[in-house]
Formats: sequence, structure tokens, C-alpha cells
Amino acid sequence: MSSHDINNLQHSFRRAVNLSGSPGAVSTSPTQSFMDTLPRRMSASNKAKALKPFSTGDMKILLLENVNATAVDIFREQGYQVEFLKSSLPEEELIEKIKDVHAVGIRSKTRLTANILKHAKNLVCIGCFCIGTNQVDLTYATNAGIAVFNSPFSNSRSVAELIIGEIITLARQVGDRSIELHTGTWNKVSNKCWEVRGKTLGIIGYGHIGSQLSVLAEAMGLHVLYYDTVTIMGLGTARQVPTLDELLNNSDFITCHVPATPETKNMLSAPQFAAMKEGAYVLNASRGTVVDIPALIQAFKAGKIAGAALDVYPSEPGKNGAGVFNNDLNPWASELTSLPNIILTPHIGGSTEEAQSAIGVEVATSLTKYINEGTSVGSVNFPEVSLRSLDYDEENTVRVLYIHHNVPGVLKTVNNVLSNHNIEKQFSDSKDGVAYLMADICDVNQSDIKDVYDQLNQTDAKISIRLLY
Ligand SMILES: NC(=O)c1ccc[n+]([C@@H]2O[C@H](COP(=O)([O-])OP(=O)(O)OC[C@H]3O[C@@H](n4cnc5c(N)ncnc54)[C@H](O)[C@@H]3O)[C@@H](O)[C@H]2O)c1
Ligand SMILES: O=C(O)[C@H](O)COP(=O)(O)O
Repeated sequence: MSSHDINNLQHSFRRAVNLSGSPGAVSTSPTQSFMDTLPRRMSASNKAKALKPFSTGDMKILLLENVNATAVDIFREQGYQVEFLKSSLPEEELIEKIKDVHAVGIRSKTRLTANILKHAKNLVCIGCFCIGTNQVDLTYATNAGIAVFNSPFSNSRSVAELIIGEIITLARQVGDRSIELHTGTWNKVSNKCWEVRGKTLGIIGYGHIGSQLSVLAEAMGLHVLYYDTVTIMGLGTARQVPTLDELLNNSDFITCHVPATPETKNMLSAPQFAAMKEGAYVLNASRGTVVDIPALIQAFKAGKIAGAALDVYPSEPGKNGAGVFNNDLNPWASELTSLPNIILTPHIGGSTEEAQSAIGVEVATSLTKYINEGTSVGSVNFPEVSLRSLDYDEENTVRVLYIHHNVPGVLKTVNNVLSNHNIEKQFSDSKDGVAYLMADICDVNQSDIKDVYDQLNQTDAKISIRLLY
């Protein structure tokens, strides 16, 4: 039995009826062994309240990158132990911290590589408090039985609004005029300053953000073209084009809203800049790998593009501070920062109060439901499995959470074990070679629980097991 299994088992066996906010909450001591902790049932007066299936006070949550207070509140209300840090952590420090936590919450900066995750022996789930999940080694996480959650669209509107602001800022050279006046220079010019009305916006990636942006842009009188690998119905009069080149040839503003994938790496590089209209503007608030920045610098210097707005970079600092965006991080940094009409923002596309608050609630709720009930709805790497709440009024009911490799014969073996009891309800689904079975079994005596666990633990296909009761 791995230490991951042991921990999951111990936590499952340490269940107590721990009611959130209840002064009389019962919690088992972390020093108790699982044999000491007989299941305790809710009293009738507490029936309506949320029930934690084990001692939530034992759950350790590590939150990095200044995750919103809404999330911290939700976790603390559950009784979890929460460690909150404002910044990301260097690899060595993260390895130390992640060793004994059950859930970790990150944003876009923290890389959860296989090398880090292999130390996370107790980790049950990861919360990406953002849209992107490319910072997590999803393959490793899946094969280690770690569910990953994100917030797929809570900050889409914030990004779309930033891009609208930047389109006008670029077209009117507002950034340069502002910098000049900050240093006392009055430079009233109209040369190469444009209205956006009647111009064409080319959107690369017409997903949550791209499509929101499309609606806002049309309201300002822009024509919208979009390129996407999937055929998508255009909103308003926006028109999908069949090739990236067609979009590049015909757009005055080109904005990227695609995920970081091998296909989107350097999607805008020298040939694509060459294909753009003279004096086009380029915007990227997706991922730093999508635009080849040295090629962008060359295109700008050659007069091919008239300006750019970048919110994301191939390498980004792990924390705020003066001087952290430098040539050590990205070798072209000083050259880029010296150019006019290039708006540079520190990955703030989704950084609004509204977005962060909504993301905090959404991801913390998903993690809590997964930890307490096993519900994987909304997970990016697990099959979505859910059952109605476990009936804690029923004596001797146990919820079995069994994550396994999706190979033939597993369900037969598992149900052979479970069918010694009354299987009240069961749900199973698979995704990319990994399957997840959730079952509530009744008539399980205290002495049977370890037996169920041991038998499931011996199955070849097992990745991880939790028993909630
Ligand atoms: N700057 C920020 O703060 C910020 C905030 C939110 C999201 N983002 C990033 O923005 C990106 C887009 O987010 P979203 O929510 O709109 O994603 P989404 O998944 O809703 O949409 C992405 C779209 O890109 C398309 N696509 C994928 N590969 C493509 C390719 N090779 N060519 C053309 N189209 C392709 C998809 O079909 C999809 O329609 C993500 O990378 C996300 O991480 C950045
Ligand atoms: O993926 C995202 O949602 C964005 O890149 C925002 O990331 P952040 O939470 O680190 O600002």
C-alpha cells in the first residue's frame, strides 16, 4: 500500500460528523487510529445541515498566487486547514510544501510538473483558480489519481473588455501620449491615429473570450472575422474564415484567444507577420507561447505592424516587484520595453474583482464537493461522476470512490467485492484511459470497511481509493 493510499484510507476512516459553523461540531483527533473512530451519525436536529464525510479538520489546503478571499472563506467554513500565500513558489519550496497537502490551489504561474507532483503523496485534487490548465502536468495528475478543476469562463468578460480598451488605446497611441505627458511632454498629434469604426478585427480562437469580444467589437462598429479550428456559428455578423492567412490578410487588428498547445506555439511568427496588412495591430492575452516576440519586434521595427498589446509572455515572474521583468527572464525584454506603441501588461486579463471573486467561489466549491463527496463534475482530467448525497441517516453506509485504469473486467472484480453488501447506487465513467467508479454501499459493518478497502486495494487496475462514511 503506498503512502498515498494509506493517507486516503486514514482520512476516510477518521470521519466525523463535523457541521460547518456549528459550535458543537464533532471532530476526531488526528492522533486517533482508524479503529478508534467509529462512524458517528447526525443527530436529528442537524439533519438539514451540510455533513462532512470525514474529519475535515484534517484536510490541508495550500493556496498560492493570492487566490481570492472567497475561496479561503469557503475552505475555512469547511474546517479545512488553509495555508495562504500571495505568490507562487520556487520548485524546491513547493516540493516541501506540497508533500502533505490534500489540495493545492494555484493560478497561471505555478508549474505543477511531474517532478513536483511525484512528491505530493497525499494530494487528492488541484484547483486552477483561472481558465488555463497548461501549467499542470495533466497526464501525470490523471495517472496519479489527482483530479484537476478550473474555472472555464469566469474571467472571459474581463479579458474581452481589456482587449476592447487596448484596441482603442493602440489606434490612438494613448499609451505613448500618456507616458510623454507623465514626463512633461505635450505632444498633440493626429498622424496615424485612427477611429476603430469600420475597421476589421480578426479574432484567432472563437471560444469563450473570442466570442464575447466579437459582440463588444461589433457594438463599436468594427467588422469581425474569426479563425478557429472548429466550425462555430458567428455571433451578430461576425464571419468565420477558413484559413489563418485569410484572417491575417484582411484584419486591421489581430487578437489571439487560443489555448497553449503544440499547434498554437509561435502561431504568429515571421511568415504570419508578413501576411498581415501594413500597419496592422497585434494583441495577445492568451498564452505567451502563441506569439513569437522576437519576430514581433522585427515586424514592428520594419514598420509592418503599427503597435501591439501583450499581456502574456513565454516566461513570467512568479511574484510582483520592480525589475523582475528583465533580460534574464526573457532575453528580448529590454528591446521590447523600449519600443513605442507597444502596450505591456503583467498578465492582468482576468484580474478584476468580479472575475477573481467568481473564480474563487467556483473552484473552491468544486474542490470541496470533490473532497467531501467525490463529485468530479467540472474536472478537466477526470470523467464527470456524481451521485446524489450519501444518506448519512442510514447506518453503515459507505461511499466508495475508486479511480482505476480503464481496462476490461475491472467492474466485475470491483462489484464482486461490493456485492457482499447492498449496493444502493452506483455510477461509473471513463475518460482517456482512466475510469472513476462511485458507489454507495449499505449494511457495511465497521469491521467490513477495512476488508472492502483491502480487497479493492489489491485490484490490479486501481489508481487510488477513498472511502467516505
Ligand atoms: N490573459 C489572461 O489573464 C487570460 C484570462 C483568461 C484566459 N486566458 C487564456 O485565453 C485563452 C483562451 O481562453 P478561452 O476561455 O476563450 O478558451 P476557449 O477554450 O473557450 O476557446 C479557445 C478557442 O480556441 C480554439 N482553438 C484551439 N486551438 C486552435 C488553433 N490551433 N487554431 C485556431 N483556433 C484554435 C478552440 O477551438 C476554441 O474555440 C486560454 O489560453 C486562456 O488560458 C488568458
Ligand atoms: O488562465 C487564465 O485564466 C488567465 O491566464 C489568468 O490567469 P491568472 O489567474 O494567473 O491571472
